[in-house]
Amino acid sequence: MEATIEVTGLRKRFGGTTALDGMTFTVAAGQVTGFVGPNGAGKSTTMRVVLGLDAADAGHALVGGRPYRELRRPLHHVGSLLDAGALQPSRSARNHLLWLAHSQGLPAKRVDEVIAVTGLGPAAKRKAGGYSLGMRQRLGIAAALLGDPPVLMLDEPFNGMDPEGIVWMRTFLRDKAREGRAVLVSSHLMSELQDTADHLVVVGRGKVIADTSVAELIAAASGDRVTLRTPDRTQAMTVLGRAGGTVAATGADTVTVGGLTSGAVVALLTDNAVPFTEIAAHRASLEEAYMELTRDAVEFQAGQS
Ligand SMILES: Nc1ncnc2c1ncn2[C@@H]1O[C@H](COP(=O)(O)OP(=O)(O)OP(=O)(O)O)[C@@H](O)[C@H]1O
Repeated sequence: MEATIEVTGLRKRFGGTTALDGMTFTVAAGQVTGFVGPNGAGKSTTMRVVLGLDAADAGHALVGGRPYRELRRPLHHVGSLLDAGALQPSRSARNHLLWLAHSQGLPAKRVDEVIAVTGLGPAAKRKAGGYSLGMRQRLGIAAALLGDPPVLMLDEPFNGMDPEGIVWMRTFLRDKAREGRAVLVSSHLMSELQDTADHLVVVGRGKVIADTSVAELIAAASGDRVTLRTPDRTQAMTVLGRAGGTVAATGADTVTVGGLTSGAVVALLTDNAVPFTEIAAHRASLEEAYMELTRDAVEFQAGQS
């Protein structure tokens, strides 16, 4: 089966609220795709429609080229984590997983494998009702992995995770993508996806604002700004300004240069015998890139109206 999720023109209203307003995107194999946007943007509703838990008013969603309801053994096609709180509290993690595995014709051995992968081992026989949210997330992920599916779809999996859990989750997501799976992960915090997502689908008010690779997004937001440390700030600013750079002093011995590459800055300073001790091309954080992107989206909309 293809490892893809395709969402095309989804529309969904709940009474007077428009949850989805033409949501369209594709999740490719071999990548972690971050699904980001503010609260209420329509991320959970999209995932619920993909899993056939909510019916769309219009549009369609496909997993590996087929609607979810046509998948005969769904756990073998898509693993999902939607609501980590939804557990039978009196059941242990192992029993919960055994019950799920049994319903899909999977052996108990597979349960032990997913318990090991998600680090649930020591707690697997305790009642799930006493689990922290982070442990529940791991249990939800263990369940999602049972059928070894080529597609994973996780709603806010970082919620409630401690720093160690966040590091574990990032590595886990990257590993699953490296294995060739399509991985869709929602979050309303961009910082959670730093060093994790390859691709981003940014949504707002039920539709896609941007669909871009993380590398492109960061490159666009980083611009060609270079920061420089020099004991001769005045001379550096004169030389770089004369060469067409937009130069600003940012400290007693630091300067920011726009409009020149770091290579050009080094060449100009060297040719003019201006001493410098540090030089760095600015790289925007994912958070900064996101702010820049959403600011542009707002301006674009304002410009259109
Ligand atoms: N069952 C429902 N009944 C009524 N309104 C709903 C229902 N489910 C979602 N909504 C509304 O639809 C909109 C989209 O909600 P959704 O949960 O999909 O957003 P989200 O991007 O997942 O947000 P969050 O980051 O808070 O999870 C919101 O305005 C929400 O209040």
